[in-house]
Amino acid sequence: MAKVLISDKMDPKAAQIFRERGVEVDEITGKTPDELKAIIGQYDGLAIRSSTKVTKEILEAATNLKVVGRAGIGVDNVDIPAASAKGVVVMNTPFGNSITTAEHAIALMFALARDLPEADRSTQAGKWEKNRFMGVEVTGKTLGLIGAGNIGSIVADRALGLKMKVVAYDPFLTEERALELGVQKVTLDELLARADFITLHTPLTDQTRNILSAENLAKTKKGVRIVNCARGGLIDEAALKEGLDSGHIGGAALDVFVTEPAKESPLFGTPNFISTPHLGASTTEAQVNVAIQVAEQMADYLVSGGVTNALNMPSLTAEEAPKLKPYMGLAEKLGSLVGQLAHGAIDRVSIHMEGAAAELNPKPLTSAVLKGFLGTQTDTVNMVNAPVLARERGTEVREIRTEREGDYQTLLRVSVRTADGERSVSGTLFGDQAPRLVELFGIKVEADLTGSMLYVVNEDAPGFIGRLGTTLGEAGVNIGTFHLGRRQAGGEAVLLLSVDEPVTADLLAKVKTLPGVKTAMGLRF
Ligand SMILES: NC(=O)C1=CN([C@@H]2O[C@H](COP(=O)(O)OP(=O)(O)OC[C@H]3O[C@@H](n4cnc5c(N)ncnc54)[C@H](O)[C@@H]3O)[C@@H](O)[C@H]2O)C=CC1
Ligand SMILES: O=C(O)CCC(=O)C(=O)O
Repeated sequence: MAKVLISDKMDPKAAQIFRERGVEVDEITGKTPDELKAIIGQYDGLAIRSSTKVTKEILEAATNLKVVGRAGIGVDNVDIPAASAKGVVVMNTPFGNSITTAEHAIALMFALARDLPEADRSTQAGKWEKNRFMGVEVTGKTLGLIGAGNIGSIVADRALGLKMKVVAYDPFLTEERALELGVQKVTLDELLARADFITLHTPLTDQTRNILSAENLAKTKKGVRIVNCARGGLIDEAALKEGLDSGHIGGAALDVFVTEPAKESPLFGTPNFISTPHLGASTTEAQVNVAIQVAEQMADYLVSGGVTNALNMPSLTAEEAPKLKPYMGLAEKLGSLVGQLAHGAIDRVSIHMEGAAAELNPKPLTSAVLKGFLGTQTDTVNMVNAPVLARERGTEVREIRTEREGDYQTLLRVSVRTADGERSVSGTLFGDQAPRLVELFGIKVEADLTGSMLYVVNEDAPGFIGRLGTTLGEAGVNIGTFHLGRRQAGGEAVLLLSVDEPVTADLLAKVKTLPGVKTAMGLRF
């Protein structure tokens, strides 16, 4: 039975779903990194929000871990490259808290427009300072949206409903989408110059870090009010403080900080500054949504291999997973076969899917081919990191789908390009869903790719098979299965034998001395 640890406060629905799906679950929150390291080895899954930091050190101790599920959007608390290297799938719940976070941004915008927190403090202190608080309307004002993804789009929709004009800076926003959202796509400089309010909705990346730097803050309209419900680090906090102190910035509301929890900050106590403790996603509705979603996604993966919303692996529905499983076995074996047989640098791997195979989700098949292929070069490859490793090694990967059937109702062909040209191997699934090789470098040969195998290329001539059998017999090697193919009579022939013991260098040396042998190699599957 798979076992999951919920290490951050999460709606009880998450634990309930894990149990209903037959997954054992422990809820242990508030652990220090060392305490988490000490227990993480027991778990197959780790469900988190933003408090748990899934670092390389934690992942190293997580010897059984298969999946990290983030009940939320941002995964900057997870070392994704380290997780990928270990074959741990990282999932998030990209939509469950979007409305809630967008509403928080709008709430903070209003709070700034009418100085609500300070007005509340003053009134409850018995001051009744009616003349002190003079706000601004948002109607007719320009909202500058930095980042127009899921949350940014909802903010835009709500702002348009409030009769604001919305300008958006997002390099990945198309003109069509901007039109659909009813926003005007602008450059960052234009946004800074025009916006009365600015709200940020991007992840924290190398490109977005300090997107509101001192220099950019200086380009804003005097009196601009700024909201950040995305990530600390998008705004230069020291420059923001200066801007508020000088009066250039009319107000700022931060839900997120460079260092969290933000127990102290030079910004605290600054007039026109409002803060909340990373509450963007904190509504009952959002927390129920993300808890249900993360538990269902993680249980799907642990119980049936379905992959949804993974950041380091292609998606695979729970219905697709059983159908794809035998194909993935075939894909991995074919990848491994070309990896073992092809010589020299390979700059391209092509995966052809024909007939029924062409109707399947190609991404998991590609990952499986690459896992098999790269597994002949490194021990650290897995389904999760295989595409990344291939890219890092400069190997181009192509997927080609042909729906028409050839000789087989379903076929996978893996071709590799080396300095000597393109070479391919093909396989199919037989009735019992067993993976079977059907073509090797242009020669028709049927074989199960299992265990230890001996691969021999020889000149097709009478008596050769007998001599090979005698050599193996004399070496005490028992033949399990025997597969033979040839281009034409008297031409080049290929032999694939499964043998009960690993093929030793000694045996290969003997086979190579047989007349007519061109190549002899041991293979392992
Ligand atoms: N305060 C809170 O509790 C919460 C905060 N968040 C944060 O909000 C962020 C946004 O969430 P979503 O809208 O769901 O993400 P999303 O991925 O749907 O949208 C992000 C947008 O940022 C844009 N973007 C990327 N690089 C950019 C750049 N250099 N300049 C301008 N735009 C850029 C992308 O094109 C995309 O449209 C998340 O990354 C997360 O960190 C999310 C949920 C709750
Ligand atoms: O779980 C939370 O409260 C934080 C949510 C968040 O920041 C996110 O989903 O990116």
